[in-house]
Order: sequence, then structure tokens, then C-alpha cells
Amino acid sequence: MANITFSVGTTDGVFPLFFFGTLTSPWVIATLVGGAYMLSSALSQVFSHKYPVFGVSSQLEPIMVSNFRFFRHAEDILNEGYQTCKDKIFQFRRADTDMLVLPYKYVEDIRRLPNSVASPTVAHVHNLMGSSTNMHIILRNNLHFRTLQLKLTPNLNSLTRPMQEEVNFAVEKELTDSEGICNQDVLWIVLISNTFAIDEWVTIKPYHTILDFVARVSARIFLGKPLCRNPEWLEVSTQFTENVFVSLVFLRLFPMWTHGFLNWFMPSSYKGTAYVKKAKKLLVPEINRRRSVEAQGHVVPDEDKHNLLSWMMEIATPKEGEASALAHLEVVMSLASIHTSQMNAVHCLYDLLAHPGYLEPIRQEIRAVVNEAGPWMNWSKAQFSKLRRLDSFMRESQRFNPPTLLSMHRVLLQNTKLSDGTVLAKGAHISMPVNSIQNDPEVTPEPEKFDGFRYYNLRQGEGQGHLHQFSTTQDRILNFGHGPNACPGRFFASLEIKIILVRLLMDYDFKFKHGNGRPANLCAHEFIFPNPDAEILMRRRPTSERLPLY
Ligand code: HEM
Repeated sequence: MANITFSVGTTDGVFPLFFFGTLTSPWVIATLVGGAYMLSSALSQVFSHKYPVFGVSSQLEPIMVSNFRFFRHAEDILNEGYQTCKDKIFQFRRADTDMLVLPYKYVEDIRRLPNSVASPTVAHVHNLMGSSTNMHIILRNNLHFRTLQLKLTPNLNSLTRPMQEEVNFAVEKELTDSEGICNQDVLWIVLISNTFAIDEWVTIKPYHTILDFVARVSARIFLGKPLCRNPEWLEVSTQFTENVFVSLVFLRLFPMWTHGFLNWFMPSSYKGTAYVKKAKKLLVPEINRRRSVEAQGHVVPDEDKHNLLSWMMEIATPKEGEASALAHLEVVMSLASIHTSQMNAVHCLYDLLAHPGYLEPIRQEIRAVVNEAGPWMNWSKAQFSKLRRLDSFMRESQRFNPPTLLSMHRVLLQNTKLSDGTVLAKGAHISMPVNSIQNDPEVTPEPEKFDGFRYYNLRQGEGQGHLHQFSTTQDRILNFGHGPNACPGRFFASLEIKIILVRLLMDYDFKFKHGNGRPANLCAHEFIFPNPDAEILMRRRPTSERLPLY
């Protein structure tokens, strides 16, 4: 290999400045680059140490190492920081930012800050690597947020029936034929009998089965019929998110400046972009069709009016209403809604199997509503609100398995003074350690105990009936955030999960395979996922015990 010579020209010819003998050029370059990286990493650590740092072994540790430790051990690092600092701010190092983690005494401060001072959207885009994952569109405006708050949530009552219809359709489609069921014996039974096959125990992967249910129900509400049953849309709405998370989990391992380059080599990045294009190809003609029906003064069918897409079209300003931007937003909404709700429902199912004593009281509660209100398809949103035990179980399951260990992310757009005089610098990325807070014995007594009816019992207290619900945010229960920026889809999520679980729990029995216990969750960075490959057994219940539908 060639020796390296740095030289300057002189009147005498070439004058060698350095001669590295046997050193080869790649080694020298690597050493220089590595040295510069270590030095800048160490300097940035020294200068950014205003708050105690957790998850680093020494001040001089390269960021990449601390970052990888957070990727593997986020929960331990955040718990250690929270328990050590409790009432004070601490930080941890990620390759993309030094994240400040605030104690819950600041929740009120944060919820009151206007978005022009502390932006949740900038923080979400940063956290989800928006420019590499097509999520940056939400920076353009808040149409997605407004549509959920002003249209979807107030209309939940009229959306209940379409959601139930879609669950019925999913049961027919997914659980009474071979699709979605990973057992060859079932396929065989279906082929010979063409009838309900799962009166015997069959194997399912709940992650996939429930993902399919949630995607179908969400699509019905996001797009209306018949587009909601379009297989291409169902693929886009589920696979876009999966690819975003693959990109995100991978990119987060490396410094920001490498992302543009790494993007070129990540199939998940190409796929994510391809799904956005596919969504535009499907939805732009539909948006134009709906606009032209209206422009021509034709009667718009209800199905075309009462869905998220039409509501977005209705309330968008002319600048916001460009068809391809609306299509892109629909994909982003799918990311915000489908996997979050699906994961919650899967965790509930696993927790019910792990704590089977809760199942019968929950079924009793469902039967009581049937006795009072009649068959399932007579139910409105109010009937689902009566399922207080199920609601409590969902909240406890979420406490044990939050989708993320951090919430209330904000990026500060200016220096910000908190109520006790603490000043946070412009540009800081702040968040709340939601999991550590809700597992603090001062917040949740005996936090290590899974008490499925914990919140049900709390709601029995005087004046507490409307509190402690799955969708209620509180200053120390932050899985949906808290305040004006709290998740605008949480009421929809609560109803959707209940509708799916009621039908599944009444019509099917479930059990772990071969005496297996609850499948362990998968953790990457601050995210927690149910194991996507875990299998359980499922069997249809006798007709007399199933939910009367009509
Ligand atoms: C169990 C399910 C869900 C969980 C745990 C969840 C959690 C969250 C959290 C923690 C936030 C951030 C709040 C903050 O910044 O303080 C958020 C924001 C949001 N969520 Fe949800 N969510 C869920 C379901 C949904 C659903 C079903 C939808 C849509 C129908 C939705 C749409 C959104 C949107 C649009 C935002 C705001 C993004 C922005 O600020 O631009 N979420 N959600």
C-alpha cells in the first residue's frame, strides 16, 4: 500500500512535511477522523453537563456508546435517573440529542406553554426522524390535529356502528377462513368443510390478527366504504408504520450527520416513501371525485361524508387542502393510530391470559350490558362506556406495557422560564419519564402488582366516577400526554379497542401454547412492542355463550 506524504511545494521541488513510514493512508484517515470524533464527543459532553447525565460510564465516553446503551437499556437508565433525581431534571445522551427529562412537578408548566414556545410537533418530527421517514408533513399545519378534535371525537357516537360492522366483517374474513390463522390443519378443515373452522384450538399470532382488525376498523373511519376494504390501502396503512419504525430504530443508532447517507442503503426508507406514493395514487382520485360530486350539487352519500378524509377536506383552508398533502396526512394518521391501538389490544389479550381470573368478571359485565341494551348491534358509544372493568383492565395493561417510556416531548423554540425560575435553553428537547412516574409508589400504590381492576375500584369512590378512565389524562398518568396537546385520538382509540376486544372475548377462548407464559415484550430505545411472532391458541365458544349480534 502507498505511504502517505503531506507536502508543500518549494523552489527546490517537493518538501515532505510528514512521512509516516509504514502507516497506510486508510489507517491515518481513520485515526484522524476517530480522534476528531472522540474529541468533539468528549467536549460536547463536558459543555452540555448542566444536569446530571445517566446512561454514560464516563464523561469521555463516545456518544455512540452511550447511545447504544440507551438503545438496549432505556428503561433502567430512565428509572435510575428518575429515582436518583426524583424532583430534579436529568438528561441522557442519544446520538441525535441530549434529552432533558423533567420531573412531574413541571407537568402543569409544560401543558400551559404555547406551541410557539414549546412545540410538540417539532419534537414528534425530530423523535420520529421525520425528514428520513416522511413524517415531516405534520410541520406544515395542524389540520390532522384539528380534524380529530373538531370532527372525529364529537362524532364518535355515530361512528360506533360502522366500527362494529367492520369488526363483524373482519371476524368473517379473518377468523372463519384460513387467512390470519397459521395452522395448516385449519386450512385443510376449511377446504373440506367451507364452514367455521375454529371450533377446535388453532394457532394465531395475535399481533398480526389484531393488527388486521385495527387496520380495518380504522380504515372504515378514515376513508369510508368501499375504499376501506381496498387491500392496497390496508397494506399502506399498516406497512408504512412498520417501515418507519425499522428506519427509526436503525437510524437512531447513528449520529444525525450520517442519516442522509444511511438512508440510501435502507430498504425500509425506500418502502416508506413508496407507501406514501401509493397512498397518493389511491386517495388523490378519490378526493377529486368527492370534490366534483359536491361541486356538481349531487347528494353526497353519508358514507362519503362521515369519515376522516372528508372531514379533513371540509375544514382544510385552501392552502391546507391540496389533495396529495391530504393523502399524505392520512398515512401519517394511520401511523399515529393503528399500531398504538393494536399494541394496546395485544397487551390486554396477553395480560388477560396471564391473569385469567379477570376474564369472567369482564364477560359478566358485557352480558349485563346485553341484558340491559339488547344485542351488540343495538349498542351505542354509551354502552361501551359502561364497560368499566374492561376500561380499567386496559389502563392497567397500558401501565405495565406503555408504548413508550417517554412522553410529552417538546422542543423549546425560545429560552423558557418555568414556574420555579428554572430556565431551559432554546433548542432543548424535553420529555417526561411516563413509565418511571406511573410506577412510582407515590403515584401508584404497589406498582409491581398487576391489579386489573385498580382503576375500576378507584372510580367507585365519591366524585371519581368520571376519572381514572383509559382515555383520561392526569398530571401523573401521561401515556397520552396531558393538556391541550394530549393525544387527540385517545377517545377513538378507547372505543376501537373495546369494540374489538368485546367481540373477541365473547366469541373466542384463548390460551397460551403448551403452558407458555406471557410473551416477553421487545424493547428498543424508549419504545416497547409486544412480541410480533408470539403464538397463542384460539377456539370459538359455543353459540349459546357468544355475543348476540342482532
Ligand atoms: C393507545 C393508543 C394511543 C396512544 C398510547 C397514543 C399516544 C399519544 C401520545 C403520547 C401523543 C403525544 C402527546 C403529547 O405530545 O403530549 C399522541 C399524539 C397524537 N396522537 Fe395519539 N395515541 C394513541 C392513539 C391515537 C389514535 C387512535 C389517533 C388517531 C385517530 C392518534 C393520533 C394522534 C395525533 C394526531 C397526535 C398529535 C401529533 C402532533 O402533535 O402533531 N393517536 N398520541
